[in-house]
Amino acid sequence: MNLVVVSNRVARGAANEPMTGGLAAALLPVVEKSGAIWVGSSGRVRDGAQKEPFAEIEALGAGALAMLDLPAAHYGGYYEGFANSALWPALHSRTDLIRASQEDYLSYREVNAFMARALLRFQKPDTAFWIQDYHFLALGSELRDRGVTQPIGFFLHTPWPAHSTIEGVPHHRELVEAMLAYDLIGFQTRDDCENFLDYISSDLALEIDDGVITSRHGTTRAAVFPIGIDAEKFALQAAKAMSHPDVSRLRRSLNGEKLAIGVDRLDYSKGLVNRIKAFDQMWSLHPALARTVSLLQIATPSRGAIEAYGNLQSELAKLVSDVNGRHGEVDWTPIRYLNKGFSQTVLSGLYRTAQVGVVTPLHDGMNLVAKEYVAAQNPADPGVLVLSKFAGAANELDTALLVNPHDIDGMARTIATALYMPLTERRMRWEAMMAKLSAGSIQRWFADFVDALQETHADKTATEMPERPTLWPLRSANRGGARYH
Ligand SMILES: O=P(O)(O)OC[C@H]1O[C@H](O[C@H]2O[C@H](CO)[C@@H](O)[C@H](O)[C@H]2O)[C@H](O)[C@@H](O)[C@@H]1O
Ligand SMILES: O=c1ccn([C@@H]2O[C@H](COP(=O)(O)OP(=O)(O)O)[C@@H](O)[C@H]2O)c(=O)[nH]1
Repeated sequence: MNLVVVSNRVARGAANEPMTGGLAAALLPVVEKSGAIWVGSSGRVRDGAQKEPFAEIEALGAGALAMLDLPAAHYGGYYEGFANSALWPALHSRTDLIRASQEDYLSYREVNAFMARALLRFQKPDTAFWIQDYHFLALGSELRDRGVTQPIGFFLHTPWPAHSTIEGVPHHRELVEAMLAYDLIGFQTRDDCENFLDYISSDLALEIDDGVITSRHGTTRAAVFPIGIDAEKFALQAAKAMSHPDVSRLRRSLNGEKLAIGVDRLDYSKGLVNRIKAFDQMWSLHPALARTVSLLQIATPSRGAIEAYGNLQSELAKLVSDVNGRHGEVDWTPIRYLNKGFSQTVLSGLYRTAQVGVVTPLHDGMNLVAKEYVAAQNPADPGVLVLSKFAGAANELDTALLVNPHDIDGMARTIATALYMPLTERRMRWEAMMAKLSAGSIQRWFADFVDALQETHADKTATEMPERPTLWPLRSANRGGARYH
């Protein structure tokens, strides 16, 4: 099989560069090994690109990376517009932040159609396409309109909310109908998958049988594939990173003080404001923790051209400075707040240095930082993860200290509990989480999805062509790998 993976953002192979976002960070090592072609945006735009898609192609492990210049006239309306100002807020249950114009929607559809045209050059008889994320909800349908009959799968990295929330997205019906051109649609969690199926029955009134939807496109399977990390590799990297100059400098600066760490894109879905308020509350309620524990918060700038992100950046800067002003001392800064990116190598050492990892999104598809924090810990003296129950990762990391990110007092109490937790309990909780991370690796996620896509397409082709039964692959017995809904 010749696999073509498509996403808006792609990652280049530089291990010492910061990765922007979990999708690119997660996909890089597995796509590299698989020999697939990974197609995405180059981050550049080009006038007249619609007529002639331009791709810069470079080797990526056994495969290749193809980076496309997207059409200049539509890029803003597609990326900052419909994808990140209409779909993203809705998918994260922030309908109050939806800003959508008809022009942005048309640009979004144009870029989906442009990507479909660009992909045709990578199509071979044995090609399977695997499309990633909400930037390309309509790409499968655009490919089918251009005669593609090969397997096309889709994976959503974000949550899929309640159907009434999706109804806040202009053209929601048209978009979800277009999604049914995919053979297989993967979600991070069972709740996301159930919400999607609920939309299908309530808004589209389509028949669903055991996760399989029947529509004018034929059948589409919806299933759950929680994304993972390579925990063993991350653990080795973290142990080595302790001698990295940035990590050594941090350790020296602590003077025996405990450290909590947060690492997030500067995004309203990540619950940063509530987190800072929880630390403020904790230092107010437990004065003994002032000077003995500080927070290192890395908030990497993200989607800065969008108003809601600019507003959040100002709000956070003011809040952090206010909290530091009230609790700080001449020789102690409560919150070390950094608006820049770090390589995963450095991050792994920073995670291992911190006694508490704080991951408190209001909604998050998975949250790989939570998984990376756990994997980076010293097995003999592991730190404690404080994790929002609204992150997809909470399904697997259920022995973390789970919190409600809307309950500031509760979070303050839980962070204090984490700081005082005895070693035996820390080890017990950490070992249970590590076992889950090893079982649900990124390699497993990739293989499960690709196997399920091939199987689903083969089954579908067999049922849709009953007159030629012997020419089509037989359905195999339970493949065990894919966690179908
Ligand atoms: O590409 P950007 O606009 O800079 O945004 C970065 C990525 O953010 C989102 O990541 C999601 O995928 C992670 C991996 O599955 C998951 O852990 C996290 O919960 C999601 O938020 C977005 O979905 C990606 O498309 C972006 O590339
Ligand atoms: O300075 C940074 C901040 C984050 N990351 C990486 O970005 C990803 C963030 O993924 P997550 O799923 O937590 O959230 P997303 O940003 O995708 O919503 C993780 O792999 C981090 O290691 C990074 O390499 N450098």
